[in-house]
Amino acid sequence: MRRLYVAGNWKMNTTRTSGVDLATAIAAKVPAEGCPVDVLVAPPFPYLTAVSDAISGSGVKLGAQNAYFEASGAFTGEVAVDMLRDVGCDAVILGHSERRHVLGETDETINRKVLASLEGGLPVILCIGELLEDRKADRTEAILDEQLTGGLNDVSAEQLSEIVLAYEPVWAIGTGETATPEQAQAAHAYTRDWIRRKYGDAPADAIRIQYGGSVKPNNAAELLGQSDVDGALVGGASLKADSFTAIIEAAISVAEGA
Ligand SMILES: O=C[C@H](O)COP(=O)(O)O
Repeated sequence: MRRLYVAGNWKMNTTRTSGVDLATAIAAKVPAEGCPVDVLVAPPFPYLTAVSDAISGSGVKLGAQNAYFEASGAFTGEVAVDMLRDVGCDAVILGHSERRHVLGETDETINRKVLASLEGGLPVILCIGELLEDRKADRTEAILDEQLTGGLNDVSAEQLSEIVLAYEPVWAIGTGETATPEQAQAAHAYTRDWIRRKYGDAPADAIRIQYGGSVKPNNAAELLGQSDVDGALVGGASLKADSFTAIIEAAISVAEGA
């Protein structure tokens, strides 16, 4: 079984103080050694350093929510991969649906960010997922094809080992409407098959695919119990220590029961 990976995407939430308190509470539940699942928190850029300090000595990893593809220069408002590494980031989330659909990122831009992150030594969580209108029009697989083809363009099999995919049906994000375990499993299996066709068996069997979209303590275990669901990318429920640690505990139970 692949090692489960639970990530909390804080989006544009928390203050410095509440973020540090949240990170401290999560870190208390995730020891540096011996935790059977991977855990990451991705705070807003201004709080990365404070959160890094708060999780220091624990097993919690630090993530960024975006990165730019250029290394330095006149790119007002952007943040380079090296800067993220410099403040202790272990990974970066790229291609999130809010970056695609609210902030206008294209597969081409996302791919440039993926390549820059991998070349800069920063592992990537690459998000993919269809809109409700795509699902209703039976275009879920076509959208996954398009986003995987675009996002992974020029990514080698070796580089793929530094990528985690996150399937996030946009209609389930922040809506309280979760994909059923069967819907999640079907999309994850399709995604893994896509990886198998492009990269072969070993990369397909190894790559982890998180599910995101209204993951909560009461649905986490069932989603994580699906054979191709290897973790969760959690938004709203990652903002409360109780709910996020309950999701981590659900993942630990699934891992230990496997
Ligand atoms: O990155 C996280 C996802 O957008 C899921 O957010 P959510 O758990 O609030 O639905």
